[in-house]
Parts: sequence; C-alpha cells; structure tokens
Amino acid sequence: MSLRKAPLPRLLLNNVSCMRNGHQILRHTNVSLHDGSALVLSGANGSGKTTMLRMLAGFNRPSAGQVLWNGHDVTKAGVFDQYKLQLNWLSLKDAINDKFTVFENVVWFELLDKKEGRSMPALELMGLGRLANEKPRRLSMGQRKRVQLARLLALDRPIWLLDEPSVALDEDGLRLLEYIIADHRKKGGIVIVATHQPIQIEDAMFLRLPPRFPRGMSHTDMLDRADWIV
Ligand SMILES: Nc1ncnc2c1ncn2[C@@H]1O[C@H](COP(=O)(O)OP(=O)(O)OP(=O)(O)O)[C@@H](O)[C@H]1O
Repeated sequence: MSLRKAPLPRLLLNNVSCMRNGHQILRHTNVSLHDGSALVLSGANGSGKTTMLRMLAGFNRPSAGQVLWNGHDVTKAGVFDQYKLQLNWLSLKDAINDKFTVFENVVWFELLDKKEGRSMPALELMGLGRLANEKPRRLSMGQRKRVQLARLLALDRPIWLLDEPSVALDEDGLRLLEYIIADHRKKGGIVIVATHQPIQIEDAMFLRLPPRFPRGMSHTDMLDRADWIV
C-alpha cells in the first residue's frame, strides 16, 4: 500500500494573527488555499479586509504566524521577490493614468511582463472595445472598474487579490466579474475577494472579520430611534 502525502496548499495562513492600530483583525487563523480555490473576506467598514489583503500580498507582516506560499514565508526577501510576480492586485484606487488611452492603460501592465496580445480581447470582453482609443477621463466609474478588470485579464498572474471589485459595476458588469473569476479558477488560479456585496463564487470559503468597534446599537438602529435625534 502506498501512502500519498496530501499536496501542500499553494497558499496557507498558518496560525495567523494580525493587528492594526491595536485592533485585532485576525486571531490564530488557519486557511488553506489550493489551486482553483476562492476565499471571500467580509466584515464591517474598518474591520480590516484591505489590511488582510495587504498581508496576503506580503506587504504587512502578521503579528503572529505566517503566510506561506508553496511552504515558504512570503515576507522573506528572496521569497517575496518571486511571490509578488504571482499576484494580480485590484484595489479601490484604480491607478488609471488620464494622459494615456484606455488601451495603453491596460497594455502597459502586460508589457511589464514582456507579453502582448491579451489587452484588446480583455477590453472587448469588458465591453470597452470601442473606447480603447479614448482618454479615460471620458469614462464613467463603472467603465473605469471594467478597465481594472481588463487589466486583471491582461496580466497573467495566478493569485488574484481583489479589493471591492464589484463597486460601481452594473448587473452585466457583475456577471462578467463572476464569469472571469470562475474562468480563472477553472485554469487553476486562486481568487481572494474582499467585498460588502454578494458576488456569486461557487464553493468559496468565507471569512468574516470581527467589527472594529463592536457596539450594542448600529448606526441604522440609532437613525430609527426618534428620541435619539435632538
Ligand atoms: N494607512 C493606514 N494607517 C493606519 N491605519 C490604517 C491605515 N489604513 C487603514 N487603517 C486602519 O486599519 C483598520 C482596518 O482598515 P481596512 O482598510 O483594512 O478596513 P476594511 O475592512 O478594508 O474597511 P472598508 O470596508 O471600509 O474598506 C481601520 O481601523 C483603519 O482605520
């Protein structure tokens, strides 16, 4: 009888704790992410979702435990240099340069990886083909978000860290986001999403971060109480 060892997770949160400004965001958390898996981070404003994405990207060190990529601590200098090339980061700041066209704003990222040919199909999939030669200042918020999604597709990286990727997207945009996430996972990619909005992600793991300021009464409760307003 041969005993096969379970494969090492691609990404492992190994007993990780994380603090920000004296606030505990994570306490002794263990999460294994294999190729093709997804993790959804939720929690109130300020609960630490972006902080956790930054930690997963290796920018912030956990206060205890380790984030391991292929078994190696991502904050170690030699590992981080390789690990960062695995990451595709979508942040709330869209980093779109208004001096360049929509196409140039996407192809720039592809060329950094010494590749070519994915940007135009990505823009077309996002419904922006006809705007490719326009300057981004003419784009709506949702269209700017679609440019960010086109970048995700143009840059061929296996681990996606997505901070609020659905903000400003319409129904069609949300379906496209769900489609590209599913497709990326089918190809073995890993997707980690911080979101307040429901995004359909099949068989995703969920991690809800505790609130920054736990309170007995929410702001909505307060607004409902007439005697509270003077
Ligand atoms: N650059 C910073 N320096 C110091 N503290 C910060 C910084 N950025 C965020 N914080 C603090 O870290 C905590 C977590 O913030 P974070 O942005 O990770 O929360 P979040 O869950 O992503 O919030 P939101 O849902 O509003 O996007 C908050 O208390 C915030 O005030």
